[in-house]
Amino acid sequence: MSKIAIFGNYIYYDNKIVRDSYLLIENEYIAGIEKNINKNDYDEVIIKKDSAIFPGFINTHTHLPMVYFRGLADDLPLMDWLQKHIWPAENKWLSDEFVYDATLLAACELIRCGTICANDMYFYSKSIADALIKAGVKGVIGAGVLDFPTKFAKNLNEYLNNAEKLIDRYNDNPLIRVAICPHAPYTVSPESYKECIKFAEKHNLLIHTHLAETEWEINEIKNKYGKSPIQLMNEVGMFDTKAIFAHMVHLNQNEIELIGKKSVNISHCLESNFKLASGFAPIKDMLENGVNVTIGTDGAASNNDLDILAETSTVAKFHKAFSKDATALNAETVLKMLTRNAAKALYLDKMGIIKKGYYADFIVIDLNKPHLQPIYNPISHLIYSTKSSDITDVFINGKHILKDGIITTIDEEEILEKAKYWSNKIKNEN
Ligand SMILES: CSC[C@H]1O[C@@H](n2cnc3c(O)ncnc32)[C@H](O)[C@@H]1O
Ligand SMILES: [Zn+2]
Repeated sequence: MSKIAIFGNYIYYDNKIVRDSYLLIENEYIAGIEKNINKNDYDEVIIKKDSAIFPGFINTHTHLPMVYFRGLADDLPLMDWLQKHIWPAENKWLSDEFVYDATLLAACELIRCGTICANDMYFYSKSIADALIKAGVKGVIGAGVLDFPTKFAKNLNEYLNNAEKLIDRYNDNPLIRVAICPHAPYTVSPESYKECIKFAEKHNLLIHTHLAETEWEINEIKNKYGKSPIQLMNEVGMFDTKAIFAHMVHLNQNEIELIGKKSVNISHCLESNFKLASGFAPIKDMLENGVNVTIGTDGAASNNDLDILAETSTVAKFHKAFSKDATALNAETVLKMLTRNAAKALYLDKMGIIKKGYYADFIVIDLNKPHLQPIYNPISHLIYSTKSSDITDVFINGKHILKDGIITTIDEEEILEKAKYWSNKIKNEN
């Protein structure tokens, strides 16, 4: 058995700040917290001076391999961006090799931003899972589903077969969970959503989809089915199954109350909504109505990064201004969205809190920086002042993945070189 003790000045243990203590880890789990320890009882004792220790972050909506399309097409609304640029690029470039290499780059960014788990939706999902396993990062790996043939699959059966293969392959993996991802109501029919629900319930999977992202989507769905995307999803049963909905920007008061009553899980992707000019999700109202709100970056081609800490800081500040209420979404609320709410939304047991018996998934922040002194409230500092570059250490399932600023599992230099190689190919051949 491996036993590690790590000393921190502020440890967010069981959702309260504990001062000057040792956090204890046994194998992949948190074993407790103590003011004093006998150092001989541990394989490793790590002293982090001027430090704060928080639960690792969970990014609830990503398309990880899209890091290779970062900056490829900017300053466009969603449908132009997707139809004229992103879908053609995906059709041309995606392969197992491309997706694996891109996901390693994404993993470096996730680790450096304190992310211990990403809820991903994409294609070639086996390669995403394999890259995350290599990096030591957890992932809910979603197999994308569309209603039209692509190079990834010919029909719904083939899309579902892709997911079935993932289930067989990663069933017992400690880092990976599998999900099924019908893309959106404008690319997947109500009948196909129903098939996805049946499939997910049979295999006990999470369903992950985009919903109510743009006004264009609302009009398109109203024209096609005579109802809003939220009404449509309610009718097909998507709010009565294990599911998470990315975006949820355009919904009325009745719809907010409906998803609140059903404790629906949503992934709020504010910076992507900003950049694609999609609009503003009414998050304060959703929280007040009982919706389980979590935070996602979306892909790096619409954000344009995977920095979930910066995203969270923006979420906290934006919704104060948007609701003209400075008390809205305080630092503790958004920290909860980033950790506990996210673990709950993704049905991840023993995650999201630093507590005895939970997975040892946590980050260490170096507080000895001009922008982090003095300290009155470490939670305020995490949300309003800390930059991802202040994160020195990341532990995932008890493994020291970022150690004093160095990624221990994968070769970051080599990964950056690969990114240059692929981007040169894309530039020259596009
Ligand atoms: C079903 S696999 C994922 C699919 O979604 C595309 N995508 C990326 N970002 C968004 C977004 O904000 N809204 C809708 N679709 C998006 C991605 O390019 C893949 O094709
Ligand atoms: Zn998305």
